[in-house]
Amino acid sequence: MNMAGLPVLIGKEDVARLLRYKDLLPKLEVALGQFSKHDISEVIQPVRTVVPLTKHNGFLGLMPAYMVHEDILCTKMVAFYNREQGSTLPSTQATVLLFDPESGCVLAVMDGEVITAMRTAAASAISAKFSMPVQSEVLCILGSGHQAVSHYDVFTEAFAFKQVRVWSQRKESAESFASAVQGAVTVCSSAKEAVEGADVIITVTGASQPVLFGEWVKPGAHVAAVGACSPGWRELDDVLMKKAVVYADSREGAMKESGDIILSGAQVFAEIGEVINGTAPGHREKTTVYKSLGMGIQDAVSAKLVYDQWKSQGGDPGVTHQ
Ligand SMILES: NC(=O)C1=CN([C@@H]2O[C@H](COP(=O)(O)OP(=O)(O)OC[C@H]3O[C@@H](n4cnc5c(N)ncnc54)[C@H](O)[C@@H]3O)[C@@H](O)[C@H]2O)C=CC1
Ligand SMILES: O=C([O-])C1=[NH+]CCC1
Repeated sequence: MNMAGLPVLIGKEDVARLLRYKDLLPKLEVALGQFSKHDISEVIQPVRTVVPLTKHNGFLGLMPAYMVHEDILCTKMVAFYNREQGSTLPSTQATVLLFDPESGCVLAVMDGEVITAMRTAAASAISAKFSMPVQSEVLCILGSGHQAVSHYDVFTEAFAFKQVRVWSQRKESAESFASAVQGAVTVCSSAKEAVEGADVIITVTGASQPVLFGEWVKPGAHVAAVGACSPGWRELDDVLMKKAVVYADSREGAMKESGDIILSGAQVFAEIGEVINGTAPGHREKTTVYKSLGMGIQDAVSAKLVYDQWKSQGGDPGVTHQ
């Protein structure tokens, strides 16, 4: 909040400057562990309320969360769509509100695009930390949009892969992705070519039908499945869902929102937070799928980091930030 008593506005460039994986990863890991204790004296986060935008092939998700000990109260509003190929409209748009939990007033209104990209990728990296094969050399990314970039950034920052492969529906998009990111990327002509032999596979597509098939996946590989966040949408086929040990960020969220889980009939073995807490094993030796749907606590932790950084860097109490 600024001196005029108004919420500060923190725009996309400032969020990107203020939020760093080195701060986010440890905080997020603690928060995921806290969430999976399912103790409402620590974390309150209902499964998001989703308003279908059937006319536009999308949804509006409302994602409140309260982290009691840290006293972080936050909500994100995120609209997400299954876009036609060639559409120039964004597939995800988000705004995050950070509150003062005592008074209920809004401290900050932030761009949610960068937060959504970074916290989702950071959570996937945490899933990989606990369940990817010990010797993981080849990273494969299916999709080449916003989440592909954030996943590339955090996975190459946190781990030492020898090769990164990318496949996208349109080869030109995969080529643009490869030239935009920092390190070397092999652009593959088919998803199968990108997947075969990979140790870690990330699916970050707007697909509503499977793009990743179990018969291509090397036994023991880890899959971070980020797209298809609706009960009718798929990214992974039944073969993969049935042969893998399936983890989720939130079991309740996955049972309500994940087409890959609901339509395949696969069981969620554990939440990633249970693995962090040591109450469930991270099966590195088996084929594993981490089904990410996205959670309010991930946004809350990120928004608090952004706001604290904004304040520590002087902010500008008299002016709102765009
Ligand atoms: N689990 C989570 O917490 C979150 C999940 N998401 C989901 O992640 C996915 C990717 O998000 P963004 O990177 O922001 O989207 P984006 O629009 O920037 O990129 C989407 C990518 O998917 C590709 N694609 C679209 N339709 C496809 C199809 N039918 N088959 C194969 N590839 C296809 C596009 O070519 C593009 O490379 C979306 O499904 C989005 O809803 C987004 C935010 C958070
Ligand atoms: O958690 C999130 O922000 C989203 N999950 C699916 C699309 C957006």
